[in-house]
Formats: sequence, C-alpha cells, structure tokens
Amino acid sequence: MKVGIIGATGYGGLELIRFLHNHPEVEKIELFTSSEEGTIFSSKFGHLLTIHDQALRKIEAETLSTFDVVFTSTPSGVTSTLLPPLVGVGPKLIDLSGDYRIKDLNEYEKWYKNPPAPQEIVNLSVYGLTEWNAGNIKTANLIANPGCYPTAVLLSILPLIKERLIDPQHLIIDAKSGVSGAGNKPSQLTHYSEMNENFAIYKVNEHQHIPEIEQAIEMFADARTTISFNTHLVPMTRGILATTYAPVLPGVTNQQLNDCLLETYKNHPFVRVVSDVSSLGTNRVKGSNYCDIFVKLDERTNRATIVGVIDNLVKGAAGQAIQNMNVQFDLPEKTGLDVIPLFI
Ligand SMILES: NC(=O)C1=CN([C@@H]2O[C@H](COP(=O)(O)OP(=O)(O)OC[C@H]3O[C@@H](n4cnc5c(N)ncnc54)[C@H](OP(=O)(O)O)[C@@H]3O)[C@@H](O)[C@H]2O)C=CC1
Ligand SMILES: CC(=O)N[C@@H](CCC(=O)OP(=O)(O)O)C(=O)O
Repeated sequence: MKVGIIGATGYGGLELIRFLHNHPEVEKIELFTSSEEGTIFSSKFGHLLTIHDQALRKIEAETLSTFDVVFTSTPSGVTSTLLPPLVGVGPKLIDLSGDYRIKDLNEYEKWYKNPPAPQEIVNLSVYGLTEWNAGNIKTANLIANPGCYPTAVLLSILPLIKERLIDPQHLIIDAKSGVSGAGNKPSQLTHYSEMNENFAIYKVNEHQHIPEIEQAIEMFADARTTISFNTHLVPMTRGILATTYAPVLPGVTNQQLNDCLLETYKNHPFVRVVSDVSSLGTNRVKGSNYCDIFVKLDERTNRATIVGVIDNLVKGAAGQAIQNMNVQFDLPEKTGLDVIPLFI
C-alpha cells in the first residue's frame, strides 16, 4: 500500500508515521506539507533520523490521486475544501479533523465556526467509530475519524444506552485531557508556565464535540438527547479520561451494566472492560490503541458512573484511523497497531 499523510508535522501526523512504519502492508509513506516543502523530515524531527529522511512534499491533488490511502491530519476548516476533488478518484481518504463528522452543516458552522464542506460530500462520509460502524467503514471512500473525546465517551456509554439500561436524557459527561489534544500550535491555554501545576476547565458548555456525541447516540443507539459535556485540561502530555454520570432505568443492577459492556465488546480487541478500578488510568493505555472502560452502579443515587480512557493521539486519532484503514482493506483490525501501552 502507498500511503500519503497531509499534516505529517502535527501530533496526529507523527503518530500516523509511528504506527504505519511498522504496518506490514504499507510499502511507502509520503509526507505532505502546506508550509515546509522540501524540508528533510528528520532534520525537523530528530527522533526519525535514519527512519524518515525524505523531503516534505507539496500538497497536489494530481500526486495524491495516485495513492491507495491519504490521511489528513489538519486543523478544522482545511479538508472541507482540500478533499472534495479527491473523493472517488482513487485513494481511500481518512480525515482526522472534524470537517466531515457533523451531517447537519448548520450545526457544523455553529460549533466549529468555519464554512462547512459541500453537503453532498458530507453525506458520502462515514463516521469512523470502528467498533460501531465497521460495516459502513469497509466500503467508505471518505472516513470522518471521530474526535478524541467522543471516542472515549461513546465507546463507554453506547452499549448501555442501546440496551436501555441507562436513561439517555440527563447525561452529565465530565472529561479531562492531556495537553497534546490541543495540537502543536502553542497557545495561552497550553503555555507551560500557565498549564503546569494547573487544572483548568475550558470551552464551558461550548465544546465542538457536543453535537458529534449527540449525533452518534442517535445514529448508533437510536436515542435523541441533549448532553451536558465539559472538558478540562490536565498538566500531562497524553490521555483522556471521560466520566459519565447516568441515571439507570428501574431495576437495573451493577451486574447487568457490566455484562452488557462485556458482551458488546467480546470480539473487539481494542476495547477492554476493566472490573478493578485500580487498573484504570491514562498510563494503562498510553501509546496504544486501547480504550479501557469501566462502569459501577451507585445504588444510593441510582446513577451509573461510566468511565472511558484512551490515548487521545492513538485511539483518539491516528490509531483509530489506521484501524479504519485495516477494516477498509480487509485486514485484521490489530494489524500494525498491536503494541503494549507504555505504563511508565
Ligand atoms: N491532537 C489530538 O489529540 C487530536 C486531534 N484531532 C484533530 O486532528 C487534526 C490534527 O490534529 P493535530 O495533529 O493535533 O494538529 P497539529 O496542530 O499538531 O497539526 C496540524 C498540522 O496540519 C498542517 N496544516 C496546518 N494548516 C494547514 C493547511 N492550511 N493545509 C494543510 N495542512 C495544514 C500543519 O502542517 P504543515 O504546516 O506542515 O502543513 C500542522 O502540522 C485536527 O483537526 C484535530 O482537531 C482529532 C483527535 C485527537
Ligand atoms: C486539549 C484540547 O484542546 N483538546 C482539543 C481536542 C479537540 C480536537 O482535537 O479537535 P476536533 O476533534 O474537533 O478536530 C479540544 O478540546 O478542542
């Protein structure tokens, strides 16, 4: 397979390179840039010295059309215009940005504050939550890879909503992320001296992942709902831990909640149902494509505490994108992704 990466110099792009380098079906990886054409990649990223010493290439539709797969890992608002000429002309397109996730263009514009992609192309795109949409991903020409927070949240709550064990109304989702979630562009929020030794809430009630989570709950669990969702920045580099508080339906037991998660994911190698909370944490998934999930009923309040944990750059971005590529090419989902988390 010949693979192109647009946005290779970003955090998502660097993770794509790390995994694709060891992918047995990938013969060639070419890296594209909007700002540094000709730069030798390893001169910018020393950890890739002798591994990727090639020059960054200019983004050109004609060149890209010769590839088998093109990953785009660019800020929102870029692929809405970059990808339409490439749809259906050859390569499978896997977009890590939010530009093709939201089907309602008014909603996209409202939350992302960018002009949307053309409706007919958005209609063609397939939401790449692998464990829930593999049937459609298999034949998709354009995949909208899910956002990092939605991945952690949806994998943990969807089975329980679908099986009508929790009430999808009144969901309260409290999510925390490491700083790499904000990408490589420095900002006041991620400035070391202001972020270190600090714990902050941001985008209060305005996070762009709200419509994506609501849309997916409707799509996969057939429930319309409005969620309370907030995000926090933790002074660490990688990882997301998202906790959802959800009312359980009358008579539902802790055993039923856990059995539902175990049953749903019994044939999905990257989702692990954790029974002992001491085994849960961002360093249990760091650097890997695992999503660890946990549920416990609070019998005092009749609410379930549901937790999803991922590495935002792997299962939340590059790893899930490669998992989707594997599905498209009929390869085992773990191909190229079978690594043990870093832990320490
Ligand atoms: N970081 C994360 O945890 C996650 C990120 N995402 C999403 O994935 C995408 C990439 O994220 P991330 O890697 O963190 O972002 P970064 O900011 O780290 O990197 C984005 C890259 O995009 C390239 N780029 C910038 N502007 C343009 C442009 N106009 N045309 C083409 N390329 C451009 C840049 O490379 P160059 O200048 O070389 O072109 C840059 O290195 C974003 O949409 C993000 O929201 C999704 C899930 C998780
Ligand atoms: C810590 C941090 O800033 N995280 C980013 C992650 C979102 C992201 O990656 O953007 P899209 O998925 O919408 O493309 C944020 O909260 O906006």
